[in-house]
Amino acid sequence: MAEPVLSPQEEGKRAAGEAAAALVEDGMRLGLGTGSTVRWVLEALGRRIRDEGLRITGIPTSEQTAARARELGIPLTDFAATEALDLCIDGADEVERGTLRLIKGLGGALLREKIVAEAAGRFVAVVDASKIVEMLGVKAPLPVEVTEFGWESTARRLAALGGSPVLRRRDGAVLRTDGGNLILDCAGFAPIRDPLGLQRELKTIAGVVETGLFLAGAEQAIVGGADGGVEVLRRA
Ligand SMILES: O=C(CO)[C@H](O)[C@H](O)COP(=O)(O)O
Repeated sequence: MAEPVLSPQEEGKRAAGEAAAALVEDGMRLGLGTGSTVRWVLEALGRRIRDEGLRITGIPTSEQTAARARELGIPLTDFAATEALDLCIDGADEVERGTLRLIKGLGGALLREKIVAEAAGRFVAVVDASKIVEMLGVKAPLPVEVTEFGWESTARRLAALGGSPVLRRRDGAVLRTDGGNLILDCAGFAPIRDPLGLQRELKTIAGVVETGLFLAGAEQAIVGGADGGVEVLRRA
């Protein structure tokens, strides 16, 4: 059967995802990110397990990723059985050129993604070229995961800081994360000139569980182009 024709953006996601999957070595314990770019990573890992006998285990960052990994025969583990991860591969909504700091969470998995990223020795971001920015916040709103209890009060506090929070919905219903929390998308912080300061300030709000600012930055970002080529950006 003929391969489906991919849009230029999807071609970039495919290229980035497959290049990242090629970095994976036998025996690795992986953090498995979430999103449409990571789907290509999972497909490629599934193929390598089937065709090469690659032996890996992964901790998924969402129920969605866990389900797809199971379908593809990727063995899963958890933090009860695994202390540290060798490599985390995840997508991003923005990658700041130079620092490789990220905004993540438009897929709704930011809390689990951050826990998994922190447990990994290395973090590789997989993105198409549209995700590269000169300063965080210019394209994507900043997702902030908040507790359901008192979310309106938390939203007021975020608004007072200039965040313009909007409660995330999907198909008309309020979106709930895998952890049962809500997400407030805050476009008003853009451009984020002092991400460390903003992160510190946001984390002092009791109802804020986590933010989509990933300030440790990726070790490398694999950027897929519409022509199927990849560029690898490294932290300056
Ligand atoms: O942070 C995420 C999920 O919470 C995703 O990694 C991010 O939204 C990128 O997704 P995609 O590859 O579909 O553009």
